[in-house]
Amino acid sequence: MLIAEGITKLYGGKKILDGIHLRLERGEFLGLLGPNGSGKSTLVKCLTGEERPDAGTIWLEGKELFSYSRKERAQKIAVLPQEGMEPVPFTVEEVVMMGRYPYQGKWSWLEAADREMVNRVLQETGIDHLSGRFVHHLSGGERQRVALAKTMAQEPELLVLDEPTTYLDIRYQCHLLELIRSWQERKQLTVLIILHDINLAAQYCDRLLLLKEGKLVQSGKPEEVIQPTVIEEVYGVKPLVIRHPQLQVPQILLPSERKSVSLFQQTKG
Ligand SMILES: Nc1ncnc2c1ncn2[C@@H]1O[C@H](COP(=O)(O)OP(=O)(O)OP(=O)(O)O)[C@@H](O)[C@H]1O
Repeated sequence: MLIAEGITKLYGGKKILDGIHLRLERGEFLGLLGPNGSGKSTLVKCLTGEERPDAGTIWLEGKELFSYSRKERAQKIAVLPQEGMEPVPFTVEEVVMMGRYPYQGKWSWLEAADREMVNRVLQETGIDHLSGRFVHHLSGGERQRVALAKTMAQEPELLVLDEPTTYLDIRYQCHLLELIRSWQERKQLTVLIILHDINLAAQYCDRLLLLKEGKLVQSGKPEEVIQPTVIEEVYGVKPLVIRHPQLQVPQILLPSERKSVSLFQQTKG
């Protein structure tokens, strides 16, 4: 689906990305992890065409990314930002309709088929009851679902998400990722997702990339990447790694500086 070769990006003369090579297969769910400031968002901006790299080439379905027009790119790639939907004074239905714009001619109107698809998407994301409400009156979690519905209406082949769960409680986090997972399985969607939550990444991603100081330091299946020594090298924190009892994927527990107190000591004390 997408190949990046030698992506380098500088801001103010400082190298933020340093010769990144990556390959995104059609239909895969790829997670991008790394500490604050390691270059994840910058990499995603380069891969979606929002920023031009200073060196390197990006191929989208065999064609150089910047040879696509903005509209052609929007038919292939949709981006869901961290903050989801801005609190704009439009109704939910209007905003989701905007997802169809990449398919409109300059003067054409939405067709019946566009409206049908918007209704379907509103149902699939569980926000059809909100369709007449103004987006700026909704909660953060509801706005995030509206943003997802808008990207679904865009019918992309590649969905890129930059920390979409940051402002969501655990119920909405699961709900959002389950929705994306089922959409990916139904439509062979390719997903590239930045996540800070290593446990969620292990649960949902087929493969993980680990970025440190603008370089790709590890890539592989969750069990290959989520290892105490690898995490310590990248984050400077050595976690305990256990297995998820249902999914068998690795999950981390953060170490504690405090000594554990045994029950015996507690009762004696
Ligand atoms: N437009 C810009 N101009 C100058 N420096 C920038 C710009 N965008 C990002 N940077 C710098 O590039 C570095 C990487 O930023 P980036 O946002 O890509 O990291 P990140 O891994 O996504 O971080 P976080 O996890 O904190 O969101 C940071 O030092 C940041 O200050």
